[in-house]
Amino acid sequence: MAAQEADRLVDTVRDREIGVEQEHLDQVYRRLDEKIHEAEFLMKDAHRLGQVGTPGALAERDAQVFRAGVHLNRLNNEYEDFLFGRIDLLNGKDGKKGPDGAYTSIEPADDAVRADHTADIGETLHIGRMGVLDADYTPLVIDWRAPAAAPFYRATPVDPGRVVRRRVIRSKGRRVLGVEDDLMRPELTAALDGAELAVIGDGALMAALGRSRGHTMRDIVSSIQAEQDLVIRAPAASVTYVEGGPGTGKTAVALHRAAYLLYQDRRRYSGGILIVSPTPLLVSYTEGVLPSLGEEGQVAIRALGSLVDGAEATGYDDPATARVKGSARMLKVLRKAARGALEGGGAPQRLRVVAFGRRLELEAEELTRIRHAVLGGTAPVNLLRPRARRLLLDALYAQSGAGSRHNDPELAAELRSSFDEDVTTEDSFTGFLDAWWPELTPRQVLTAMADERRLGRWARRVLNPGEVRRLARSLRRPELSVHDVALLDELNTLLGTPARPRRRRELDPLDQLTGLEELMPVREESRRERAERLAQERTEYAHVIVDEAQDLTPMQWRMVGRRGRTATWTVVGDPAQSSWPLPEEAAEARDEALGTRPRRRFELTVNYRNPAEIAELAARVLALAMPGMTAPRAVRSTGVRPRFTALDGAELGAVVREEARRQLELVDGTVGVVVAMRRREEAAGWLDGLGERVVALGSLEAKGLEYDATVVVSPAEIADESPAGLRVLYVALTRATQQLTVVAGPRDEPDADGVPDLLRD
Ligand SMILES: Nc1ncnc2c1ncn2[C@@H]1O[C@H](COP(=O)(O)OP(=O)(O)OP(=O)(O)O)[C@@H](O)[C@H]1O
Repeated sequence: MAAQEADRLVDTVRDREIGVEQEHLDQVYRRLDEKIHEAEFLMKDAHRLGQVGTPGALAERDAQVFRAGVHLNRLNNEYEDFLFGRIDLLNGKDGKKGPDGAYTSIEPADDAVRADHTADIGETLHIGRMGVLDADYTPLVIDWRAPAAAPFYRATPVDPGRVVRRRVIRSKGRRVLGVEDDLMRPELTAALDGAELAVIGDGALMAALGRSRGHTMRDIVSSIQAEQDLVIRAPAASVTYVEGGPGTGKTAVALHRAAYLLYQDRRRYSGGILIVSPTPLLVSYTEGVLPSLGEEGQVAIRALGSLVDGAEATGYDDPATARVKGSARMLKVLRKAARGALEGGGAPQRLRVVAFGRRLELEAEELTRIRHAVLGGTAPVNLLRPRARRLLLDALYAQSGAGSRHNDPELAAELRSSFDEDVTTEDSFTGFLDAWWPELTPRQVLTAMADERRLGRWARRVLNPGEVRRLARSLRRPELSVHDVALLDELNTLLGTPARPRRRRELDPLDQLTGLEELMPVREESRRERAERLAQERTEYAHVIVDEAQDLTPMQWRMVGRRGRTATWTVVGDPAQSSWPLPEEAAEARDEALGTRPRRRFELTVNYRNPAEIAELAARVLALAMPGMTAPRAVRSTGVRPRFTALDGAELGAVVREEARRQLELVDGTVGVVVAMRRREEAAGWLDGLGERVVALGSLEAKGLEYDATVVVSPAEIADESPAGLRVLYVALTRATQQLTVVAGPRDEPDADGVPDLLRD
């Protein structure tokens, strides 16, 4: 009876608190509606200005349409949780006002807490996705990225500053659904407007972590933790370097940092922010986060296989081939190939022209001499063509004997120029030049490298014969692999692109205002199309964020480095999850890409994804893969232990299907079945017909992703598949948020409980 009474009391307090927040949200939306009307009025007014037609009025119209449109677009966005947080603060010591008009100081005043541990709340701030000021400029909502909002994320019971209560508000559209409170100063009895401060729920973090997962990542804006907030708001100078184990929020933090940087210095980052992601799966998993934070357009998220325009590689090489293609040794091979590809079997062996009425001819030997003289230069091969042309003309002119006819330099120069004109307008000369010094594309050079004999020449003393054979064989396949893309990019630089006269495009004055496309719904552009268009327009960025940085090969670091030569960087990764077998070589390439810029290092230490039961199992593999490395601390425990299943004579596919089906019943969200790369397609067949909630993934594709439940198939196969296999297995075991099943395959040696040898304590 007493318990029921207490429950009812809690419900009453909860309803009252929800009502309080609803009132505030209503006030916010009233204000937003006013702003929407204002923006609409500005748009109409701008239209009228445009009809005046003078250049000044037109320019003003453009600017006004632009501003009003961007504003409208943001206001009209149907946000879930537009307003998501609140902090109740003690009076401050020395209040300094931030850009939102709110105090940024976090130190309580000396007399803020009375001797009997009572205190009054001096200030309440609401935090949301966008700042909203009331008509009298009091802040109704503070943008989560404003300095004043920092205490919402940073305050902890150990270091509470002025914060007494932190509240997360859950709302949908215009309705408040619930509140969750954390007390930062539980020792205090605090009062707000004379009444004791209420505390509801067990905190927002646990509520967020327990939610089931879909196929896209959610923002964590309402529950960013203090150590994560430090990274998100770190000053953008030079390189921000973040390490942390699986599930510590590195990807989430990287995405929120992009939004923070844009907020903090929009002009600087109009140069674009590039987020490099390891796989297209992770790109599509994460690409909704920035729009949910109100940021889109300035940020391009691209997979490593799509960083070069026109290349959209998703396929993987076998580990041994990948190791060759990713190695910095490839640079030497590519340098030789870029130059050697000119001498293909089809290159003409003789040049014949008629000039000044004489037949002139250059033989193979002379042509080879000229080619070598030209290639002695260091410029990119395609940019050496004019020099090749000139040396050919020199040789032909010398043969014609015309040079000795005049002593007068002016006449001699005139004669030479008419000789050149005579020769270069002849089809036999231009045709020869096109065939003898063609403008090479990176694809053509890669194709030339597929010839094992030629590749062997270019790779002499750099690759061994086995590596040459492997590389040539893989390049004979028509489709590009992810690792080929970095080679294409390197070749692009080695070959160079000759300057071409630009075709002038008819410019609409409105085009010049960036961001205007948001206003001009001529054609709906998908998020991916927009990112692609932006990336095509840009080759360099103002800030580069590298996710899963531990996996970049040396050649990929070179490719990414080119896109941020003058950029500031955020690099996030976990050495324990690296699938690249030679970490020192990759570190060297990374340091070259980042240059001598100073670095600020951060470490994330808490695992928000895996329950302790799963993290503990994964830590056993970590101890094998990286002895001495500490696993992050799991923040919650579910009491559900991982499940182990052995084949016991049954077929692997049937057992995996049954386990996946079982998981689908246990969780509401997604199920990921992780297999060795070579079983990818086979595994998709095993799951046929089980529905969209379950997916089959190769071990390398699981990078960065997470599922409510996972089935990890045959740990030994995953571990044996590559030299970095144990680290790849560690990745596979750390993808689940609730349930994990391990199916021992033919190569595992399970004990009586089905636990494979690799996973035993
Ligand atoms: N502060 C937080 N509040 C709520 N959820 C969080 C928080 N931090 C992280 N998460 C959740 O934890 C999960 C792991 O985050 P994320 O994928 O960013 O980790 P990661 O460090 O990149 O992991 P991995 O190295 O395994 O790829 C995600 O579901 C993320 O939403």
